Amino acid sequence: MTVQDTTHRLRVDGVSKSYGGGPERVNVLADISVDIVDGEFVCIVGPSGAGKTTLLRCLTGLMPPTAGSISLDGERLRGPDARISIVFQDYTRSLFPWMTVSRNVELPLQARGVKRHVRRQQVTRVLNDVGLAGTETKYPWQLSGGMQQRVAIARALVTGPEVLVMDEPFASVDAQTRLELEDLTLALKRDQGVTVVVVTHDIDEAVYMSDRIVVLSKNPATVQEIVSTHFGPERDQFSTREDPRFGELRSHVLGLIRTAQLEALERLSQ
Ligand SMILES: Nc1ncnc2c1ncn2[C@@H]1O[C@H](COP(=O)(O)OP(=O)(O)OP(=O)(O)O)[C@@H](O)[C@H]1O
Repeated sequence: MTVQDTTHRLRVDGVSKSYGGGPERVNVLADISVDIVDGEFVCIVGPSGAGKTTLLRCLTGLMPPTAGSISLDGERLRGPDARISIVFQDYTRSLFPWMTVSRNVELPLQARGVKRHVRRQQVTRVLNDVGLAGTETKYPWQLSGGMQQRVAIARALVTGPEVLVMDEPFASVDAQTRLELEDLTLALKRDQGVTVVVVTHDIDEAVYMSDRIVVLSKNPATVQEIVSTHFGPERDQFSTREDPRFGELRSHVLGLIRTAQLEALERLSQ
């Protein structure tokens, strides 16, 4: 394990979630329990439509679970919490195009009443951390997709969150940029000690970045298996991916997802 200690940062305890009511009711999550420890990197994967985003919305307090609870540092979460920041897939919808990079990034600080000169210092620091030093006065549309997602990551980190939650964060960028953003996220996690939870469809990405991978089943989603990767904190896009354990883990996770998909289809046809 690469985790720094065994403090339970985020605890998902028996979470179930249904949408709708009566005959329209859909049970999406059923009795999900996961303890995420301080400084850990966890990816959530599963069949398409399993409920990954639903789980993420519950564990960030954006949506209450139907049953069970989420707690952060031992305290029950009852709504969005300043200690948890979120990065969404679509940076074009999360950044304000009429605001400069600097204005976009300082928004959460402004909302908390942080003084202007402190905001400016924090923005400069965090832009430097994400490799965007000197872009303060640019507008998002003047930057590449990968750079815009770095702005979104900077905005999520500027408040110094304990947990960074990302929903398919690199799905809208090209393959090369995706690898760069994976390494950036790993470096930020390592340097800042932030706990990271990522929902991804990309199994290779999950194996490359995670300490543990939560594999969900479907209809409803349960925790099928939690897979530990056992790679250390130092990862490399070439050597880690060429490690024979990488291929074994990828095949194992893919097999679990395929089985979950087939079982979900079988249940539907019964
Ligand atoms: N607000 C909602 N109201 C009703 N049903 C919903 C709502 N949001 C999601 N669902 C349903 O819940 C199920 C799980 O959706 P969710 O988006 O959480 O899955 P996902 O695993 O993230 O999907 P994908 O693999 O496409 O990213 C789907 O059947 C979806 O139609």
